[in-house]
Amino acid sequence: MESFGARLHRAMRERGPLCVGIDPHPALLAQWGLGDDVAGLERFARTVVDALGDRVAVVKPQSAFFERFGSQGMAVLESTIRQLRNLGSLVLLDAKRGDIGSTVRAYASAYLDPSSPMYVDAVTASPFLGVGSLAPMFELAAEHGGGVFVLALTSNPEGASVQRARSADGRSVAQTVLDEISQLNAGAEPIGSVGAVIGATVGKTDCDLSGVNGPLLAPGLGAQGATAADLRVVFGSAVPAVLPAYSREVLGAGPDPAALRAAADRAVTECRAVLAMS
Ligand SMILES: O=C(O)c1cc(=O)[nH]c(=O)n1[C@@H]1O[C@H](COP(=O)(O)O)[C@@H](O)[C@H]1O
Repeated sequence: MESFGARLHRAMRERGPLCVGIDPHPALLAQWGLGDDVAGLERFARTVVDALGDRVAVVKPQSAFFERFGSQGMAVLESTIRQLRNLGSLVLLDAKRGDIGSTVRAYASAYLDPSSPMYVDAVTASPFLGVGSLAPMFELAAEHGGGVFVLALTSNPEGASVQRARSADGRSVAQTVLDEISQLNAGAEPIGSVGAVIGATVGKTDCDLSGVNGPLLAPGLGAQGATAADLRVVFGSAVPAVLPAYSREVLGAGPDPAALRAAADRAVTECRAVLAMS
């Protein structure tokens, strides 16, 4: 079974370093002339899948915008995941799940077990109940060639109060998360399957990223104010591992498929220029 890290490494080489989110905000549904209902949700998701599913390396559905429509919304999410996988993009479900280990096992089964209707290539997870609490996710991901992206320095301003706080040994909480990820990825080639999430908005991280050996998801570009140039400020010499993530900036160009593709192409071109400068 090829690891998620290896599959992502290849996808980023073939399709460019870009992750586009499917975030059906009510404002975006309205902007696209769609109702704030399941039919609008389905049309929105399908439009993004058809426009980008065969050309971007990773697509990142935001679970919350599907969950808000209950079981019908989840049915749309399941079919969106299937459609994306059929078109060859890697699916990273943004759910930021975290719980105690025995419960996390159920979350791991929901997203990382091939027999699940919501089986995805990777999922985001919150380490703030302890990175070790996510062990069932890491285990199931390793078993089935999946990936887990662990939050470290999130793009929201409130994150710093927790993530930059100092642990007993003087390291920031974010650094303790990154160091545990480094251990999980030790020795993996060409890159590990446990990623970290570091917002492109956070400025200097004061973190040592040199040992992570995993993909670095960088949300916060565009709508949250970060630019591709910020990637060098935030990631420094770690930029080759960066997977830039855009949602509203690209989705705002819709619903015309050609406009969506042009927006994605612009994003990947901008990011490639910066990442290649490493
Ligand atoms: O895990 C994420 O994707 C994520 C982490 C983070 O630190 N910040 C962040 O904005 N995100 C997600 O990225 C999406 C927002 O992207 P934009 O619309 O491009 O700002 C939302 O789905 C967020 O939940």
